[in-house]
Amino acid sequence: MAKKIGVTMDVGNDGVAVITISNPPVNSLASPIIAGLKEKFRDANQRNDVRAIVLTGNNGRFCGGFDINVFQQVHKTGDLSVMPEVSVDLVCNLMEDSRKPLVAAVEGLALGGGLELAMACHARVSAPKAQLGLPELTLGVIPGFGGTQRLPRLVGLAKATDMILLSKSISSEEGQKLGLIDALVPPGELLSTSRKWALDIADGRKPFLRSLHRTDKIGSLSEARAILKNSRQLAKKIAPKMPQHHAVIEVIEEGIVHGGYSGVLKEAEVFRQLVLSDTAKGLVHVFFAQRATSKVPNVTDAGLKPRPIKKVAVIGGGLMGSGIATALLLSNIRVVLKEINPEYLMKGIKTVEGNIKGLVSRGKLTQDKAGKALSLLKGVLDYTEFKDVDMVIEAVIENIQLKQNIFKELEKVCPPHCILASNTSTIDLNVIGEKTNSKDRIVGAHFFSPAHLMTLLEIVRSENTSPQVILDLMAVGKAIKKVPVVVGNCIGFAVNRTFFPYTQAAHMLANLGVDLFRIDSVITSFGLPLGPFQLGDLAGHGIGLAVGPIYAKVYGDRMFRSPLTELLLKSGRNGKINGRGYYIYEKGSKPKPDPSVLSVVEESRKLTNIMPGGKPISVTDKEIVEMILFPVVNEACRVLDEGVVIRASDLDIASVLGMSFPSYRGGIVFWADMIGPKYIYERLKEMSETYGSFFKPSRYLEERATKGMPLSELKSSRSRL
Ligand SMILES: CCC/C=C/C(=O)SCCNC(=O)CCNC(=O)[C@H](O)C(C)(C)COP(=O)([O-])OP(=O)([O-])OC[C@H]1O[C@@H](n2cnc3c(N)ncnc32)[C@H](O)[C@@H]1OP(=O)([O-])[O-]
Repeated sequence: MAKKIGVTMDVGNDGVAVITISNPPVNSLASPIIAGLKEKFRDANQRNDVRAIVLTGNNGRFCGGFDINVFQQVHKTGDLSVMPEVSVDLVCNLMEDSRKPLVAAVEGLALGGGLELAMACHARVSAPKAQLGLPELTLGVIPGFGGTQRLPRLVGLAKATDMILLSKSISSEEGQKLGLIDALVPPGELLSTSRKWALDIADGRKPFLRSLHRTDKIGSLSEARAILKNSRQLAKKIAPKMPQHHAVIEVIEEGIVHGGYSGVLKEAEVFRQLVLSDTAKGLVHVFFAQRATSKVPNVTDAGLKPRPIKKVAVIGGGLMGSGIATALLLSNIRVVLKEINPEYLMKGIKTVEGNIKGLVSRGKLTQDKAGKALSLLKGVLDYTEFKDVDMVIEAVIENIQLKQNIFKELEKVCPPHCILASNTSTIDLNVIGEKTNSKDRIVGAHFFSPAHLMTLLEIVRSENTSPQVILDLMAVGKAIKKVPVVVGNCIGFAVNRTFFPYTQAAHMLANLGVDLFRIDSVITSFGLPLGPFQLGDLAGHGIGLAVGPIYAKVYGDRMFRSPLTELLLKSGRNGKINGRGYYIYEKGSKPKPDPSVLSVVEESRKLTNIMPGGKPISVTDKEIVEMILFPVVNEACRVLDEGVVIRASDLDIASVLGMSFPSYRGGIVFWADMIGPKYIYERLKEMSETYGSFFKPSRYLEERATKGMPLSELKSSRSRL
């Protein structure tokens, strides 16, 4: 069925014109909608039979904001002329300054440009539980339809800066308390109350308030300056590298000092600068890339429906298992947690309790919800409870034989519809399911640690996994607030495989004489939250040592064999787990670089003996970034070439959510394409000539570089999915 896009106007006998935005699914402000709004407001202002106006959205949603596709179009062409003139022309002149009263009838959501339109109305009536917010900063821009000026005037400066900087939505209930919403009514009464409100304004029974002209909530200049000082500190803390967070405060200040209209003009000017920034390009890409992950060919378009998953068994109560159990419980899914003895089981349950209590103490969960979640957990030592589970997630140690035996057993004790998932991060699914006859229901559910907090869920399918099972796991993933990304089966899957050269390259640099703490600091300045050495400390070096040989078996031709991890463990350093790694970990304080680890690094350098002429190499910070991250891009190319992901943007999302690659750089492939495959290829070639085959450019990268094609453009024939 064709989507009904447009703006309608119905004038009732009461003299109220109801203007309705219709652009499914979220009534975004696409160019025809904006043109339609202008036309209808002009019309309503001119018609003698219209005394007042109500603005609303179709299908229970007011408006999800400006059409983000237009930003993408601007990014592709660099042409700003496709951005319609809205802020002054429509919002100030035709709406706020209209002589006829205008009331917003809000339902579902009013976000970004949607809330900005509502704030230009002379009153706002809302249904309960509507989502209200200005999330533009998450897209690398600032509000551009006057939101930076009107929100502070409606809810007060401190609350407005908080909502804008943190892109935090509020409910219509909170909005009413703050003065953003004038009346809260049941959905069935939304239009009738809004009409009446508009007529009450027209007849002088209610005040005719223009948000931009209000000053009552702004306070004195000195009070405003004190609030903005705090906002600047907040921006510095939460988004030191984001230009939009700093720019928006300047724009708000302009309006405080020189008046709302000046603020609106400055907002438009700054918006136009920011929309072309690399940050906006990266973040807008991430917005669409994340949504694209829910489209899986032959799965989500196959006419299948996800089956209900009500009870899940988790095998293994270690860090991963208890984190997975926590995530399921928090979404009201019953969990059976299985361990091999009472001691381990108690430990697992305590970890789940600790996870949930942690959320309560950080104010992220109410005591009531915590109690409800924990009541859904049952610890067991045998398989009796498995007879009616809908899904099992195995999360035991990475031991092939152990996993094979577990899956063989599961086949016997679980009902035939039950999904058999493994949380393995490395082992081939075909190997795990080798001893079963249930290969179609075996799937990888690779969570990232801590599983109740990290949002990525890598769903790994083998060539035998059925589309129904993949769809079911995608639905569970969404229910537990994860972003599921479906990937193909290979050692390390998409994320760990792409990033295995990350640590290796860092080890090579350290062995070439570069200071390891400098490497970490350069990488964190680039935007990753942890440098490779601190990340190793966090994961525990034992893990690195255990999975190393598995990678070496298949990717041995491009591995740098570093003795550093082994030496580190020999010297009693296993990372954060035992308080010592490259850094020292003490309770209550930040990790401190440990200078005494340098003797271990020295020992490693002696063994590898790769420093040219025995002397440390000299590299710039830029070269460090390239030597660490270009090999990652190179492996990403192989992942793309082998069809491990459906589309390149899936790898972008996986890198952002699984490895915390900076979202404002758009993900690993997007970033590489911004730099250009040719440059990366040439640099890797130089590095491989100087430092060896670890850096040798892949065939895929070479091909893209020579043909001048972006890495993100896939050939469809190679897919493993
Ligand atoms: C000068 C300019 C000043 C103004 C700036 C702004 O307003 S900036 C904007 C400020 N606004 C925001 O930042 C809000 C951004 N949007 C959201 O946060 C969420 O989409 C939601 C909460 C509105 C709905 O969540 P949900 O889980 O129910 O659904 P979902 O997330 O899966 O989306 C469903 C489909 O709708 C699509 N789509 C959605 N919004 C837009 C849009 N604005 N545009 C275009 N498309 C949009 C989305 O791509 C997806 O398409 P697909 O893949 O099916 O083809």
